[in-house]
Amino acid sequence: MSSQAEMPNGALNHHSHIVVVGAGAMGCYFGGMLIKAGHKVTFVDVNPEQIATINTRGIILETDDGLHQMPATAALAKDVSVPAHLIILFTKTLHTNVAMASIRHVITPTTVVLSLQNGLGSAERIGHFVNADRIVIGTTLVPADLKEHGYVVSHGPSKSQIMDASLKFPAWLSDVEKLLNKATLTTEIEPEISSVIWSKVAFNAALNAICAITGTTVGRLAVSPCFRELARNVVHETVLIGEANGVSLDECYIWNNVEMAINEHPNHKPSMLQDIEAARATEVGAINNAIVDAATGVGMDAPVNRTLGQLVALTEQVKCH
Ligand SMILES: NC(=O)C1=CN([C@@H]2O[C@H](COP(=O)(O)OP(=O)(O)OC[C@H]3O[C@@H](n4cnc5c(N)ncnc54)[C@H](OP(=O)(O)O)[C@@H]3O)[C@@H](O)[C@H]2O)C=CC1
Ligand SMILES: CC(C)(CO)C(=O)C(=O)O
Repeated sequence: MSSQAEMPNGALNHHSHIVVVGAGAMGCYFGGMLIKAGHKVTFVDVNPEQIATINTRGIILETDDGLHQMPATAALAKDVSVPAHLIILFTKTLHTNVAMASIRHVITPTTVVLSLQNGLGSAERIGHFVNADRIVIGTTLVPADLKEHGYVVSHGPSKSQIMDASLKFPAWLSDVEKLLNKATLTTEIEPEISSVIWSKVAFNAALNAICAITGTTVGRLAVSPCFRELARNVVHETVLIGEANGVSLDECYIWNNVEMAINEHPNHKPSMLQDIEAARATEVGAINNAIVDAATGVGMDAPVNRTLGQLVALTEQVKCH
């Protein structure tokens, strides 16, 4: 494996050591696609069974172009010793701090940390461990369902949008974009990243929360007009709050993404629903509740998001205890 010394200025290329932190649905999908494209990837997780299965069976991806199985390496954070050129963080947002602290020893001054986690506040959380000028934030519409440990199902079109958190557009940002696109993880650089993140949080605040509460997929809910009415109210309220926080948002664009998910990803279980089914805490704190906090910060209320946040909390309590 190449050492950091062989990568002047932290340039990212085919020899880079990529550490995927969080070997769940998204981590296995992105990491698996990168291995398939020839990259050296180490998966880090806290679940010993997940680690053992990945080490023995590799990563299995079930996608529109068939079934792919790739040998892979996974470990607990403490057992990874090779410095990371790129860390791709795919834990749930509520585990970001613990995960970043556990992997601190492989972070060098040139390590880039990429987060496509849902919700608000990722750059701030990662910023406790890495300078903003080495953090890449963004969003992804990739739908990933974990069927078994290391086995991910992902169908339908998708794309990711990224930008460095310091908004300086460094040269290596294009390396990250190229690296992902070469692995057919369709990605574009989007300088208006706050708009992108707020647009995605509006989308997740509607779809993820409603699916988690009702226990079903977008495809099944979309037959009811009241689903669209509720989802529209969530998106509208979130847009007003985002704009009051100085973020420019296009409600039609967000709604088109909701319609895209209804039509193209009907059977995907949004990640919040996957959490409820696995009796895990959800990301409602970084999604609906974070929108409520952003509203409070500018003297507004967010009754629709507040109610959905409460319903998700009740659902968690019923299913997870
Ligand atoms: N799934 C999807 O379709 C999409 C998800 N996202 C976002 O991507 C992020 C990841 O989601 P997803 O892949 O679904 O989540 P998963 O729950 O499937 O995977 C997260 C993984 O991280 C592990 N983990 C927990 N704590 C740590 C830690 N301290 N160090 C290392 N690993 C840890 C979890 O283990 P354990 O289960 O034992 O806690 C789990 O294996 C979320 O922010 C989500 O909102 C975005 C777009 C689509
Ligand atoms: C795949 C997508 C876009 C659908 O809600 C998502 O963000 C999630 O599952 O969390």
